[in-house]
Amino acid sequence: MESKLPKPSALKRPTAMKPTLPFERIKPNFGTGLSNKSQMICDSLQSLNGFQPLSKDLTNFQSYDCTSRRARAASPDSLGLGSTASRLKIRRSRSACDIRDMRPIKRTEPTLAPIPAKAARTISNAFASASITNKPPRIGTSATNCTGVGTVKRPFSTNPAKQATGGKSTMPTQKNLVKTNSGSATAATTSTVKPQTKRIPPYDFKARFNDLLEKHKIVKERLEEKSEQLNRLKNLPEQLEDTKSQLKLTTEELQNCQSKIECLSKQTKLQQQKYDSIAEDLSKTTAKFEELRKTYNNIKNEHTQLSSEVLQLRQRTSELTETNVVLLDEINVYKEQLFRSNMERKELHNTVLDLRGNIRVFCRVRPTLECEHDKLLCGWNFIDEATVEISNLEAISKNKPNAHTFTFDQVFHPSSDQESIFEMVSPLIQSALDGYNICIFAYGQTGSGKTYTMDGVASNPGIIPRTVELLFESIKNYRNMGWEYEIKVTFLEIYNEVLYDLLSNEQKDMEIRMVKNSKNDIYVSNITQEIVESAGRLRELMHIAKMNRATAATVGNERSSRSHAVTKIELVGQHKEKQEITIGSINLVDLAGSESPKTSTRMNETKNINRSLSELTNVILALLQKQDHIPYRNSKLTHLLMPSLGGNSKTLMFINVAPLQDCFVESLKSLRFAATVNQCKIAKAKRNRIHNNSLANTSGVGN
Ligand SMILES: Nc1ncnc2c1ncn2[C@@H]1O[C@H](COP(=O)(O)OP(=O)(O)OP(=O)(O)O)[C@@H](O)[C@H]1O
Repeated sequence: MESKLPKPSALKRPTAMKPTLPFERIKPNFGTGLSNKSQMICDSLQSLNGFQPLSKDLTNFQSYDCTSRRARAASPDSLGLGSTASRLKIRRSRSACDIRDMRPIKRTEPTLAPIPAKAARTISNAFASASITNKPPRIGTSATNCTGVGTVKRPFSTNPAKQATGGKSTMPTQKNLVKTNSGSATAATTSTVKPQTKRIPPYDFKARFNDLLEKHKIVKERLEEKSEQLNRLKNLPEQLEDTKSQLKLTTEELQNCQSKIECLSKQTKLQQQKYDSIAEDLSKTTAKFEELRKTYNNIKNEHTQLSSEVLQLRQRTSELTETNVVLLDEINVYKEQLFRSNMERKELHNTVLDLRGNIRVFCRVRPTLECEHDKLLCGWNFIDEATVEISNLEAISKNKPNAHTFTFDQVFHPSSDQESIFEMVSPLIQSALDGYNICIFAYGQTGSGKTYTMDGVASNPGIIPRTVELLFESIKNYRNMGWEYEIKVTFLEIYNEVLYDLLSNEQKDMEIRMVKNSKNDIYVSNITQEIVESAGRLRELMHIAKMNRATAATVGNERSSRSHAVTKIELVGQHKEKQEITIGSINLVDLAGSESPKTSTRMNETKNINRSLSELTNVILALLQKQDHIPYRNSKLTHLLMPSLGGNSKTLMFINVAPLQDCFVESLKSLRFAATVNQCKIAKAKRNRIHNNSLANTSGVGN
């Protein structure tokens, strides 16, 4: 069988290529520490050179192995290892291994036949003996090579633990190898007791072959492990690219995150500022809220107090309401009583006036004017308030007593003022409001003071202005009793027996006409009648009428009224509750002054004036004598005064006289006329009263 095997000499060539066999044996003496260091150096180199393909790795592995063997085999003698024969044996024994190591590694499964168990044990023993004796084993160098192979394996990993983990399923790792060495050491320790000297003889090619097969198996496993690692490493660029792209994405995300963080930090700052301002506002609002709450509490307390007061007031109101109802009933009763008493008062008032006479005469002697101080006065003796005595100054000087005594309803001394005179007139004005017709006229010589008595002056108003004031004052009081009044006025002038409208400058035909179905009631056609609602408006109209009245200078008066002026005020009162209407009227007449024809310079005016006054005297005398025919129509004046003189009217005549001796004759005539009028008894005046829309008495209603 051995003859078939190649001769050892034929195996020398590979030995020459590997003179480092002694170093192989020495290597275990450096221990695992040196092996680990070299492994680390290899790992570092591998990591610096990058990953290499497995073939190259294997080449390096082989070259490294061989080089290291070569380096270590540089001075085998220095190790003191034996003779040349031994070296030859060793060379022979290694040559097969080296040859086998230099063969290209096949990746396929080994097809060699299994090593017999005996041969395997022999190899094991050879390894063990080599480890214990620190001598280069004859055949056990393969184990040393295994260790060397194990050290070359390291370049793929610097971490022995990792290496062990990575190659756990395929081949023994460094750790395993170390273990193997340790085990070998243990075995060596054991072999100290029982040394194993078995080795593969150089001729035992079968054992050597098996050994090589074992090595081949180990290397093959390592190759597979490397292949797997290589595959994993091949994927590393892609993984690197992926990682780079991920890194890029991550970087972008990081930048985005940083920009977001910046934005968020800005927003955070803004939000912080907002938060601060809101916190400040909140503190202010809280303070305000506290104030408001205090105010609310105060108001609440006040509200509570007011509520209780309101309750009390409501109770009081209900009580007062009940009382008010009672009082309203009483008021209605009192109103009724007042109305009735007022009616009674009116009746009594007018009864008194009737008793005094429906035509009354007041005599007024005017004072001397400043321009008259050098003139002689008549002898005047004011016996009482109703009796006056006038004497001719010339008769007194001749001792011819000729005193003329006159009695009137009232005699006014020259010192009497306008106010005291009006007090005597005002009851008549009151009667007009009660629905009676009133007529007040002034008769007398020119310059005797008629206009002064009726109109007065601005500083001292007469009867007409005072009548206006009294009317409107009385209307106010009557309104409280339920009466409403309407006042209508007309201003008429009779000049030279012609009628003129003093409120209009138009030329128009005006006639005195009788009211239908009435004996004495008259009205004037085409006259301007104006409704006045205030005393001021009535005064304006009076002023207009005064400006339109004809005046001229006379001997007795620089500004003599040369016409008869009639101011008519119509009063229509209405009581809605009682459905009662009263209609009264006031005729205020300022007659033209009588004048002696001897002294007159305006004869036509004087004739007309004197004639109308004469007709007035005739009417009065006719009434006094109770004649059947009263000549009212003989003059415009008597015709106009017909209702006042002979009808349903209360009439008051002022007889004005001048105090001068020069006026004695005219004054005596006027006084005698007045005395005649005073004797005249006209019909009893009736009240113009309409009740329930039925005309009770419409006498004296104009138009
Ligand atoms: N009681 C008086 N007190 C003061 N002055 C008076 C009084 N009566 C009249 N007079 C003055 O006498 C003058 C004449 O009076 P008045 O004009 O009123 O007379 P008369 O009768 O109207 O005259 P006629 O008829 O011409 O118009 C006026 O200047 C007037 O101011």
